[in-house]
Amino acid sequence: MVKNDPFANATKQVNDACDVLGIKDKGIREYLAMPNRILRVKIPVTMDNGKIRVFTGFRSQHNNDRGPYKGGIRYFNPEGGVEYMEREVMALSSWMTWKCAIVDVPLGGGKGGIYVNPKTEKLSENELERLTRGFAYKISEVIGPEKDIPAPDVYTTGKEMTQIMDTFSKLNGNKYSPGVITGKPISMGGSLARNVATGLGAAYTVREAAKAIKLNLKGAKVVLQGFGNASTFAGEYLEKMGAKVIAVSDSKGSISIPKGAKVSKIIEHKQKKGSVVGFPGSKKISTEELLTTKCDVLVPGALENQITAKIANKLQCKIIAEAANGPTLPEADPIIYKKKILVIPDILANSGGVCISYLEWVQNNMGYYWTFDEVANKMEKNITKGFKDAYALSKKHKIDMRKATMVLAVERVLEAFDQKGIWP
Ligand SMILES: NC(=O)C1=CN([C@@H]2O[C@H](COP(=O)(O)OP(=O)(O)OC[C@H]3O[C@@H](n4cnc5c(N)ncnc54)[C@H](O)[C@@H]3O)[C@@H](O)[C@H]2O)C=CC1
Ligand SMILES: O=C(O)CCC(=O)C(=O)O
Repeated sequence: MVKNDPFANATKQVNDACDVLGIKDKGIREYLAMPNRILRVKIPVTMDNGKIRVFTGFRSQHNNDRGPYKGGIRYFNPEGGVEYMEREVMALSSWMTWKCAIVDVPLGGGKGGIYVNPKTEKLSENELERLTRGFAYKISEVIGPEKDIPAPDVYTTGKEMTQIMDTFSKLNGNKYSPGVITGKPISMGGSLARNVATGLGAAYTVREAAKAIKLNLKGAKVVLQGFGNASTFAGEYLEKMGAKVIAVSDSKGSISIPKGAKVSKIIEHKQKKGSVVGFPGSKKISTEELLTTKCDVLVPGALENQITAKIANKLQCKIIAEAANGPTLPEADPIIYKKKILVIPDILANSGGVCISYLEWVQNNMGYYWTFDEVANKMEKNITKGFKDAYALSKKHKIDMRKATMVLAVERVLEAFDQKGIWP
């Protein structure tokens, strides 16, 4: 048993959706909840000092009824250890299934990672490359452009995506296979706008949510938890819509900037000092203070299990845009709903990333590339439709947005499952 088991949370969300849909059949519920396959691999790496270190990696393939498995690869060392990480990737792969369904991209759900923290463990570039290629080798049998297409996630970047693509191509008789992975640099067959996609998509969903509750984004106050790919671009695009960032955090701490600050200035500071902490004019605060800051839009954009019941009771925001996966515990959802805070659940708020990953894969498959605007506009259509569908359903059935998005997503996956049936 792991504490705060994310897979138990993901399963609860599936069951909640089944309750709304009147699905009582235990077999169907189990089919929807459980991953199709979980691969756990041992990755031996020769470290720079000549010693061998063995790492553990995972790939969880949740559901491929609507298309090939799709989802990121993270390099992280969650507090609960390797066993927690296995449950974490299982949950994350489940959320990928529902995410692809709610924004209607024809892909399924997968997720993977290695239990390692490249930042705090200070692996050299060579060690990291050997680890990445070793992992790619170990999962090479289960991934592929028509099977399972990984992407970046926490502490992985275009560099690791390139190394995985290159390893996979070499293992397949040097067949150029850009479609095996997304989030690649542009020079490696990546898509324009993928780098900003998760944050941009989150900003689009906030714009729709703000319209729905008649909140003017001009001058709206934004709090960002995490200061990586998802949250910085969410902050930058919200800024472009007129909002102002007044508190941020990273793994080293949280700060409040009462007067607000340009995201680009905070990025500059982090690049120089290694953290957002110490930003001129800011005050160090606790994680709880960050999350419960009085603001208009709270963007939890780092890790799961951040908004507990205790935090939920103290929240002072109008919209929560879950740029991270699984930031809210199930115990907090009813409290937040009662407080009339509009939650844009993770599977919708951060789906811009997978939307543009899908478009990257499409471009790789056809060998023809679109402009930034073409890609961003396609994503905007999918994500705003996803928001509107879910919002309408939440109002119709008087359910929270998490249940509403899950209901729509589960329905779409079940439709595909019903068409195919079980074989053999
Ligand atoms: N990169 C992508 O395209 C997508 C990412 N996501 C989700 O967004 C979240 C963040 O991922 P990325 O931005 O890609 O990762 P990243 O590696 O670019 O950034 C992670 C950030 O989280 C911060 N962080 C780590 N531990 C923290 C803690 N305890 N408190 C506060 N901040 C902490 C780090 O300092 C860093 O700023 C994850 O939940 C990920 O699954 C979701 C969809 C797509
Ligand atoms: O871009 C992708 O394929 C998936 C990104 C991801 O891991 C996520 O949306 O959580």
